[in-house]
Amino acid sequence: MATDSWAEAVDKQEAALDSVRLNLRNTVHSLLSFSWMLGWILFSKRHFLYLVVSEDVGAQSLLNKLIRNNLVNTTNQVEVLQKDPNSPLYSVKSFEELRLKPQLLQGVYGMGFNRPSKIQETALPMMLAEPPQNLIAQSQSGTGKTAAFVLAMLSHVDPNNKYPQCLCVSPTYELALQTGKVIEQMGKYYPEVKLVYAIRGNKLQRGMKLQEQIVIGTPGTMLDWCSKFKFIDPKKIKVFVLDEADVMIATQGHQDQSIRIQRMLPKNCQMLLFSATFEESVWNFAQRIVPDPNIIKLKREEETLDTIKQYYVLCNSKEEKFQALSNIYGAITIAQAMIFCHTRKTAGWLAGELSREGHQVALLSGEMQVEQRAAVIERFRDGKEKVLVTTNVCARGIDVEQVSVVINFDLPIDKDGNPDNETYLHRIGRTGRFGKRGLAINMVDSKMSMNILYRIQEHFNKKIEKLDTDDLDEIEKIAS
Ligand SMILES: Nc1ncnc2c1ncn2[C@@H]1O[C@H](COP(=O)(O)OP(=O)(O)OP(=O)(O)O)[C@@H](O)[C@H]1O
Repeated sequence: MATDSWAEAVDKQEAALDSVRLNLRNTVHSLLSFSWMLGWILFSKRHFLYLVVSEDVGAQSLLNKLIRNNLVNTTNQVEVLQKDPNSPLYSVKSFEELRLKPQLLQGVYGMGFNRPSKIQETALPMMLAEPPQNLIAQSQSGTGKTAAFVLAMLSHVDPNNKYPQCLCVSPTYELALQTGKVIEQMGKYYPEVKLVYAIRGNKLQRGMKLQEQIVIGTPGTMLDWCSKFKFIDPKKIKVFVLDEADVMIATQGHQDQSIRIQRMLPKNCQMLLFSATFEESVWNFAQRIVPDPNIIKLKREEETLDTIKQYYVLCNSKEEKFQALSNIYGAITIAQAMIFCHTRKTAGWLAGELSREGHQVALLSGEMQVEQRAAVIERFRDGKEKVLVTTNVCARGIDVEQVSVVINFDLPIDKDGNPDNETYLHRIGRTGRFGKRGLAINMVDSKMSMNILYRIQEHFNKKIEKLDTDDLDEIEKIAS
């Protein structure tokens, strides 16, 4: 996705001090690392920015997970590259075909899964095969990767053996907890299998040996537990999962720590790696972690503007834009809307104005901690708030499929002031034939933004109709 670095710069200037304070708090949990970090900032500003950015990638991934409550549908075919091209390729259309333990099948159905997702159809037979097969799988967030490897881990452990048999590393503490939740849900009817979190803050007594069969955590703590503290005997591990590889490599040190863990595992340990994207750096890392891999890739469904009705509203100021918005809200029923602003200052102002008018507004803002942002998204997803006001920087990468009305209070532009077409498409686009009809309203308040709008229109070759928000009848028509 294009980098809205100009807005990012504006926001950074607006709250540079805040940002330093909060990013420190978010990223560094102990006093020790706090002082290390402080030294690091003084040492290299460039590295500090890198760390802030990498933390954002992890946050984005978490927020995406939270905003979604079901599977992303896709019509694209899975591409498979087998380690041994002569071995038959199995794919399943039902969970029964996998001959899962009854407790696990019950867990799967208990989660409301009726049939395997596209990626699960091919990945599950490979992961559950005997002898175990290694796998690198890439598909966009929400396509069922986590559920797949959780099922594989639960299938492979022997609950009679009271020691760790599966390790799963996640790039952040929050992502590890999310995966843990899935293990708990899916293993609900298999209580003999126990789980423990290798995350900072989970302090164990020196000399102890873990009895839990599955360990999930972040690479640093996992490595310490395997090598320094020896809570885990890496030689007894049967399955090693590396989740969110693209997020993992964005954080300094995680890559090396993951490789060091992998090197301690036995040769016959099954290695599984998952990623939402697959740039070259991810691919290079994946190959170092997973020897002789089978590879599964699922292309992302193309977004289109075909099912979207697009309008623009002419205004002279932000106050007029707000008035236009009020008129729209007065005329049509909007179940849930997402409103994008260029800076967090405008977003804050707009959220205030809307809530003064009695709207239930959620504000997603850059200075919030990840947990706060997650809570806002969860409330919005659960329908507790009807309007989500955000900046692009904050919402970058977040999929908002279920929101049918998107309002660009400010049009997306890049750092040079050119239209950011990619962001426009991602904000309002819908995927293929699964896309519901959507409505996009663009607020235009200057000659410059009119010009941006024309260029967006030209780029997509799709007309953006003018809407007169003083004419109630006209507004009502757009909802029909
Ligand atoms: N076979 C299935 N049938 C129905 N729902 C499913 C199935 N598999 C997974 N889901 C649900 O779909 C959503 C996305 O699945 P999952 O989290 O496994 O995807 P993912 O590819 O790992 O995404 P992310 O990278 O964001 O973690 C979850 O709510 C999950 O419970």
